Amino acid sequence: MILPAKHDMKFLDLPVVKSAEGVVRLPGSKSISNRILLLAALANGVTHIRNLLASDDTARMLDALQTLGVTIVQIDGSDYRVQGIGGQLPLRFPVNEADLFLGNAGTVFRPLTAVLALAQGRYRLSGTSRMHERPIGDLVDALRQVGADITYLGEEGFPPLQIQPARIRISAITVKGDVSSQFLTGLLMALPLFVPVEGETPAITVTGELISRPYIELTIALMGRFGVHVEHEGWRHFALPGGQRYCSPGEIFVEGDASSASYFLAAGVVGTGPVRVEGIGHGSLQGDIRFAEALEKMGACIRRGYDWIEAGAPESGDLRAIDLDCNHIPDAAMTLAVVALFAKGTTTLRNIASWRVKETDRLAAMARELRKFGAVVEEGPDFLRVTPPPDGNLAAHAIVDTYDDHRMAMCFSLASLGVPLRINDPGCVTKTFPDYFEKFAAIVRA
Ligand SMILES: O=C(O)C1=C[C@@H](OP(=O)(O)O)[C@@H](O)[C@H](O)C1
Ligand SMILES: C=C(OP(=O)(O)O)C(=O)O
Repeated sequence: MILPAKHDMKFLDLPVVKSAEGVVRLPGSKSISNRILLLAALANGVTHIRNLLASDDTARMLDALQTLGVTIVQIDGSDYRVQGIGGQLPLRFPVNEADLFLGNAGTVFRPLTAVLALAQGRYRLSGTSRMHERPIGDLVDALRQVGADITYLGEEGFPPLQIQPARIRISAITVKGDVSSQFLTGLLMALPLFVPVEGETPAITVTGELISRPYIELTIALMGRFGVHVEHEGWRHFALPGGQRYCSPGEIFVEGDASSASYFLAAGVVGTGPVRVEGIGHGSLQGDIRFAEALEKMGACIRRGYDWIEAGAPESGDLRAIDLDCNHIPDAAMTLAVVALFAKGTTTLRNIASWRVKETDRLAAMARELRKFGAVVEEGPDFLRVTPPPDGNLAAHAIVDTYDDHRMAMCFSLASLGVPLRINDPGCVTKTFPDYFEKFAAIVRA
């Protein structure tokens, strides 16, 4: 019996479990929830959002928008009604001076910085101490090109930030794409907020590699649902022709979280299965849906429908190690690192340098914790190589540190399909999945 993780629990002891089987209804996607909340706030009209994720990251977006004077009403459970402020340009929120605490939510901090830089108010944006170590300089540099008045209140290049009213002009914006795609997401979401100027089209050019591209596809797809169509050439040059504005789609449903799905799918593969997740499938917008393909490469049995995915152990019985470029699935790739403990051979996850600037330095943290299970781990600047212990005998009773990183806690719960372990600070899962351990307990069998 696994006890649910309460916010203040110091640790959670997970007994060894033999198998995982069952059906999990996924919580709403974090990336979609926060994008839709912001788009609904900026749109003309009322948006009824269904299946919004309830978690710390979405609470930060809800709080921030309400502090800015946006009317948001919780109708029932995960259903919300947002009264958009769209209409006049330049953009003005009802509250033009505020201190906003944005936690450690990248999907709140980066897009809100871009939008508020154009909003003609005085705003101070801060977050957790870790958020103040996560870079934002590339986004601030890009916004300064259009005249935004942004000051670093701490270290240059990092939050907290002070934003002041400024004369914003339309000009071609250049942004670096190799640290976080959230900078480009923020700029794209802000494009319809430029006051139209005859003959000028707001446009963005990305320099350097564009990482985590599926999140840009998600941004563009959701902007489309709010009536704004971004043109792009080769994922380098993005433009918004014709003075388009956001307008509410009326009602919008948040599909299940594909990154959260990865833990259950992996449990199905490591623990005989099948485990079915409901809420994502063929029709999904999220890039992390492709995690299932990585499991297939390892030999897993995967079945998919429009709104579900099911995962089971390989027919041969053995999971194969893989060598994979994971740039397109940066969050779900962490789950692969723990699945690698159960595979035959050495698994290499490549092109994941962005792990270093997320909730923690995930490359260092993952390497350190995997070694506690007896794995041989090589931590490169942008890759991780994991070789399980000989004969697959994982070290029992490891005490896993989670570094205030929800994904560290969720990933390592999978190790209980081999050995008993302790997870420190399990409550950190509230960032995206408050009842994760209850859902995990419901599918595992002793
Ligand atoms: O835009 C988004 O919703 C996200 C983009 C990704 O970040 P990076 O672009 O920094 O890789 C991802 O890791 C994060 O959890 C959510
Ligand atoms: C990187 C993550 O979050 P954020 O939106 O804060 O970047 C994550 O959820 O794994």
